[in-house]
Amino acid sequence: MTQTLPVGISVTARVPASSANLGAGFDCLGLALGLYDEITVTTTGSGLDVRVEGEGAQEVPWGPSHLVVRALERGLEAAGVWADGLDVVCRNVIPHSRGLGSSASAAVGGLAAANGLVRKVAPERVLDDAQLVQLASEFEGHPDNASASVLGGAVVSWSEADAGCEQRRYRAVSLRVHRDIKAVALVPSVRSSTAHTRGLLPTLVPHRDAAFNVSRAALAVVALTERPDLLMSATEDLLHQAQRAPALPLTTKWVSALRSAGIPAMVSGAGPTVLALTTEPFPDELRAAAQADDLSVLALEVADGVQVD
Ligand SMILES: Nc1ncnc2c1ncn2[C@@H]1O[C@H](COP(=O)(O)OP(=O)(O)OP(=O)(O)O)[C@@H](O)[C@H]1O
Ligand SMILES: N[C@@H](CCO)C(=O)O
Repeated sequence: MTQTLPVGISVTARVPASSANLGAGFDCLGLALGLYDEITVTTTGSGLDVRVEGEGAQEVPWGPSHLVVRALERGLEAAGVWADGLDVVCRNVIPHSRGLGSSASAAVGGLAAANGLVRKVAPERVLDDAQLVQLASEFEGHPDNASASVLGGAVVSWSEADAGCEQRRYRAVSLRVHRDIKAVALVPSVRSSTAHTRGLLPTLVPHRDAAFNVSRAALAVVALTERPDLLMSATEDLLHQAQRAPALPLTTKWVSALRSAGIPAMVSGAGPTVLALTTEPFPDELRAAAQADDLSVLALEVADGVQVD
């Protein structure tokens, strides 16, 4: 039976950004990054009121088609809970269409906020992390981003055919990232479309290139958790970065420049952000040169998963 939420209860979800692929782990590795969107939801007597501050405020719809709202409603539905009205305030920091998983964060934030409301009235109906990974991945299509924002740390994600069901089952496990590893994101001011850069990928790849990436992705699990000294080898890739390079010239230039300087760097998700994972301080001269190239240089912690208060 559906349970109706009382009017006047409120929750805030704080959801991290994420970086997908991490070099070799195309469509399966991800990392939660300490750049956060905040979503506050309050139940009301009727209707839907949406306000957006910060990133994308002038672009995203302020109504029922807003990604956060759709995820919020999906989360309530999945838990069997109904709200007569909702007031939704989004304070956005994660840049959109830069390879930092903003759309996954929006989906995870909406679902987590729904879960926070459910917890207040029907704790037995709260969705667990596996359900959040599933629902967020269905929304977003990128479980590598979505599961990082749900679980935090680094993640390995995969999908399985669900017997008797058309929907795939998305699964993920979280890795405890070595404490010395720090992330630095070089974020261009220009955007890139994930759909466009996915379209640059070939349908088939040589077997030897697939084998190369399998070895590096497996190594990445070791490098991220125990052996940061192996990050350079572990982030080598033959499957997606060179193929996307024509659409990402500034990104490609900086991945190459950082790697030449001995810093494990890679395209973050589908780009255009460059992600560096390093145990050393980021060199001042490279920071200044990147800023001169119109890149924002952000030192980011490896984040925990979405939090709800
Ligand atoms: N906080 C948000 N609220 C509403 N819509 C959002 C939000 N964040 C992203 N979106 C939608 O998702 C689009 C960006 O999705 P896209 O997949 O291109 O990039 P991304 O998620 O930022 O990066 P990535 O390459 O890591 O997936 C935005 O243009 C917007 O329509
Ligand atoms: N693994 C996906 C991430 C998109 O955010 C890709 O590289 O297209």
